[in-house]
Amino acid sequence: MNTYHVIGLMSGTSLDGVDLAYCIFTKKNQNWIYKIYYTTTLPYTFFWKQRLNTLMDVSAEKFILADHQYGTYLGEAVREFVSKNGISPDFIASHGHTIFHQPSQHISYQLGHGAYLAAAAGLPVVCDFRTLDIALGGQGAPLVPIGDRLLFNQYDCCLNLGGIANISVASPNGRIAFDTGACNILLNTLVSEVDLSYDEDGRLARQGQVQTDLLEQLNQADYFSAPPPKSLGKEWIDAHTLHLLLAANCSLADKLQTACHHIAYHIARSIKEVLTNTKPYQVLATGGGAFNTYLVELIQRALGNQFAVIVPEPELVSFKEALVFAFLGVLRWQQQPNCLSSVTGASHDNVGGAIYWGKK
Ligand SMILES: Nc1ncnc2c1ncn2[C@@H]1O[C@H](COP(=O)(O)OP(=O)(O)OP(=O)(O)O)[C@@H](O)[C@H]1O
Ligand SMILES: CC(=O)N[C@H]1[C@@H]2OC[C@@H](O2)[C@@H](O)[C@@H]1O[C@H](C)C(=O)O
Repeated sequence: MNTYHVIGLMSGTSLDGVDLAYCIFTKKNQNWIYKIYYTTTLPYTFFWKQRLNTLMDVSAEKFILADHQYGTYLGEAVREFVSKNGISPDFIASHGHTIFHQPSQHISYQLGHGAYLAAAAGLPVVCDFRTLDIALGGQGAPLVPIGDRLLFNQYDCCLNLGGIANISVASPNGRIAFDTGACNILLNTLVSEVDLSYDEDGRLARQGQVQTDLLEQLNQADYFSAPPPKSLGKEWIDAHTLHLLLAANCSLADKLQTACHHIAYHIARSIKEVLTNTKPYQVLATGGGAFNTYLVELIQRALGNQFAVIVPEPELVSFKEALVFAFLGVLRWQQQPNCLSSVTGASHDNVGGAIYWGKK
């Protein structure tokens, strides 16, 4: 089979909602061509946002129940999306929602059980993309880089400005990609104090002043100077970054401005560490943070003129991860590697993902 009709499902660490993207992938002359047909984001209700945010502290029984119920919730969302758009996907590829990510402890768990999702949607499901890579000694993240290689190779660097930021770059030793630090998780948590879900276009951040002591404290963690492979979980961000920002004695605007400088500094430093020639470079910026014009300005300023930060059309900004997870599903279906060991540090490239057959 050379053409696949797939729904990609992604729930990212910003906790804004579930992204659904119906995509068609065709392989022509060894190259993959993608097209995104229908997309939607289902914003989380207060119930699911609270539940997803507190699941790390509940009993095993409650956790398992939430895993099944969230799988059903995703499956029902797919069923509605399918009927509204009159489409017939071959399968669903679901990332789920990361609750724990501590690869050094061999832990990474994405909520949204594939069996319940498949049962509710009535379609086959590919899910659990990270566990095999972790079992093979890898970070289990980031996984989007294989999509960057096969679908977005025209860019020198792909920058994801999600709840966590990461970069992905082709190098002579294979693709290098890693999380550079927290991103929207910080900004969203700070503005939740004033009942906002995010700082639109970075307007509040723009009004603040950088707090240099706070910035230095934020930049101190060993993670930033550690070599890849490396990846972050929300647990680490809560313990190493967020608590410093929350406890700081300055205005909300100052905290936001300082956080934006912290984010931009580590992104620019990381990109410059891997792209070291003197030629001009193109950086594709996606993830909701690419709508934060203030943050993008800071990143461009920190990178300098040699780098052009390109923000593509809004659909790609918002749905690139859902698109690429749909593509990881295609590779899994074909039994082709979808996790790159040059990125994750696993013992070898691997074919990640479990399949549940929800069709009659
Ligand atoms: N206009 C805007 N101005 C500022 N920030 C924005 C804007 N639009 C979206 N965002 C930010 O983008 C976030 C959503 O981004 P995205 O969906 O890429 O996150 P995610 O899926 O959780 O990412 P990841 O999985 O990579 O952690 C919002 O929560 C908000 O912080
Ligand atoms: C464990 C986990 O869910 N990690 C996410 C998270 O969100 C951004 C960053 O941290 C990245 O490493 C990863 O997601 C993307 C989709 C990835 O695996 O490429």
